[in-house]
Amino acid sequence: MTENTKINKWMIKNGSFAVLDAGKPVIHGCMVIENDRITYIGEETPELESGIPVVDGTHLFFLPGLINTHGHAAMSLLRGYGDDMALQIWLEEKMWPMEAKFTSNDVYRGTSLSVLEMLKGGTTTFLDMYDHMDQVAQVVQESGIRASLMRGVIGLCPEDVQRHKLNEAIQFARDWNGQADGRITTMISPHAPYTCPPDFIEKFVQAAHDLDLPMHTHMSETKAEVEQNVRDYGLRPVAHLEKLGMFSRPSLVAHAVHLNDEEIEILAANHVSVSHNPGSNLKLASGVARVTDLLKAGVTVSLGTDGAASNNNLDMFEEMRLAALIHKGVSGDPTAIPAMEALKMGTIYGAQSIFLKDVGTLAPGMKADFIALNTDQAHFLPHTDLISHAIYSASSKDVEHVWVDGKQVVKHGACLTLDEERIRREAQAAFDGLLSR
Ligand SMILES: CSC[C@H]1O[C@@H](n2cnc3c(O)ncnc32)[C@H](O)[C@@H]1O
Ligand SMILES: [Zn+2]
Repeated sequence: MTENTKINKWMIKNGSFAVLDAGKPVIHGCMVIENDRITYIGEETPELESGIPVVDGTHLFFLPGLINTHGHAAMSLLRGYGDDMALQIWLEEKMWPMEAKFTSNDVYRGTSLSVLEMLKGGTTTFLDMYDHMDQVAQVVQESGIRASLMRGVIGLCPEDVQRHKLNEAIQFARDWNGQADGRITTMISPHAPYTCPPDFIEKFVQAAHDLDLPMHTHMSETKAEVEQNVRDYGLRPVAHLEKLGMFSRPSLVAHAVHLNDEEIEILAANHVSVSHNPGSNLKLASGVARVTDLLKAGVTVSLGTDGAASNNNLDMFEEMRLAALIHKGVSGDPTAIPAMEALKMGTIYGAQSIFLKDVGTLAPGMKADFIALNTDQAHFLPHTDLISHAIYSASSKDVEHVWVDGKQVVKHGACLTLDEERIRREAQAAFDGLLSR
């Protein structure tokens, strides 16, 4: 930093902070932020230069920003367009025909709508796999959110079209990695083993090696998909992707609902992370992922909403709560996924899943990506255990403030970086346009 560079230093006093520490998960005190980083967090108030701005944290509970590790943001335009259907029919009869009509402007509008919802709901980082990704990156730039972006590719098409899509994916990943002041990172992403032939997936693996980037795909979401993989390729999806070399790259797989013990071992041995999407899996009746077994085996399990057309919102508080509840229900064990574990899945494990080292916790040296919940509300009282309240009682509507990279993007529930009224109006117009074409 040169002598002339101005340091933006400020502090929060009298707040409660989730530090995710086993010993003391919540501390009451103070946090100091310098530019895009946290430089101090603790119970003591440090002696600082006079005149630095102070934010009063009374009645606020500060948490690391939530990290949504699987989704398709532009699909918010199709929210409510195909409910109560199983995955394959939903994709083939409802989503894909509409998505074929999406223009880049539709993707811009749908993504803006989703990013608005996510920021206001406390999500500071999201993963997005879609088409027209330049528009998604533009929304990330404008909104101030952080994102892991990738052009997802469905390979059910002639070879020249496959080649064109792969090149687009490579170009996007190369052009945008590290952009938006480092808030954008990229991955390489074949959509799924059932939509990409094996030799095509191998080309993605090669591209990921060439660009030194991680990989992401949908995997083992439904029982039917696993059975089809065995019929077509003689292997279940995990062994199939391992054979194609995907797990030689750092990888994150979405869903992983239908796994046997051997597959869990393969994922653990290859350090493959899983994005658990409980809301979407329940709604599409895909099943319930073996999350406690995955965690026990040492697999990093994070949380995703998937697109708003299969969820039908992008509320990470809901996903954390679902994760904490479902696995108790299916196992009969009330200690399965305690509140702290659910919070970690929504924060620090999310960061690990998308290969970000400096977000996901509140600690000195970490990026200043954090949110503040209003605890002065009936459903937050008494203040017995704020971590418990954040998981079992809270919702996205309790988010009062949001900061990403040290910059405030939501203040008293209003987004500072996006024009909310315009985004709402244009999203409706985009959907009306899709219906009329
Ligand atoms: C190639 S862009 C992404 C592609 O994924 C589709 N999609 C949305 N939700 C799911 C899901 O749960 N499983 C599989 N594929 C999904 C979306 O419609 C896009 O076409
Ligand atoms: Zn998905």
